[in-house]
Amino acid sequence: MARYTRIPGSIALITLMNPPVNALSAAVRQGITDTVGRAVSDPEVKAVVLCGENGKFCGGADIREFAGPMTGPPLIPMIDAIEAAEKPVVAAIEGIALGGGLELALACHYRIAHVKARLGLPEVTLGLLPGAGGTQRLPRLIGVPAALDLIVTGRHVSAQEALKLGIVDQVTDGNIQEVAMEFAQSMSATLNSRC
Ligand SMILES: CC/C=C\CC(=O)SCCNC(=O)CCNC(=O)[C@H](O)C(C)(C)COP(=O)(O)OP(=O)(O)OC[C@H]1O[C@@H](n2cnc3c(N)ncnc32)[C@H](O)[C@@H]1OP(=O)(O)O
Repeated sequence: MARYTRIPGSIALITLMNPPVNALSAAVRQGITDTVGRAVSDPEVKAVVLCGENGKFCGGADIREFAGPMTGPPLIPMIDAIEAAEKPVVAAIEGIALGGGLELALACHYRIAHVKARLGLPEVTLGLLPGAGGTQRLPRLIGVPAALDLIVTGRHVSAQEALKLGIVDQVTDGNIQEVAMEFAQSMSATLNSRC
């Protein structure tokens, strides 16, 4: 599932909750769909921060659900709805952003990573390709050679390498949620002053 918190001011904080790695189970996909919809339709909300509970952004598809039939909202429309949101969505990446978790972050409009975070598209190690926009959004962001390297090796990169490659916009050693909310607040103030 995903928790929705209205932060005083104009920010909605959406927290993925699915221990141990906040994987994208059916309940989490439903939670993201519902909470992003709620944030977008609330006129008081000007920007959204997406984070994961317990120091982990998201470990990707929930491998515990691979054996059963697909239930809940599909991943691709859920991720596309974030990219299409008319309010800025900031990914606050702590711990891990892997597979569908990185694809989720790639659909956000700004990515801040904690200095100890690791990011990657390890689908190839499971015999899969990144199927939720990673093969499009990553090359657009960092170029084809660098994206192909990550996609075909499945290797994880550090936050610093992700910054150098252009996968994330900012790295912090501070409290990731506070840094992301502060950024989202300033972004929403800038947007308001121009509208
Ligand atoms: C439809 C396709 C859409 C998208 C494609 C994908 O997203 S494919 C999935 C991509 N994600 C992965 O492949 C991540 C695999 N996991 C890891 O690499 C490591 O587990 C991880 C997250 C780096 C953590 O490593 P660590 O050494 O710290 O811990 P450990 O491996 O022992 O894992 C801890 C527990 O977490 C469970 N777990 C890990 N990943 C997932 C996941 N994606 N879904 C569900 N559960 C996951 C792991 O099984 C351990 O559980 P435990 O009960 O403690 O044994």
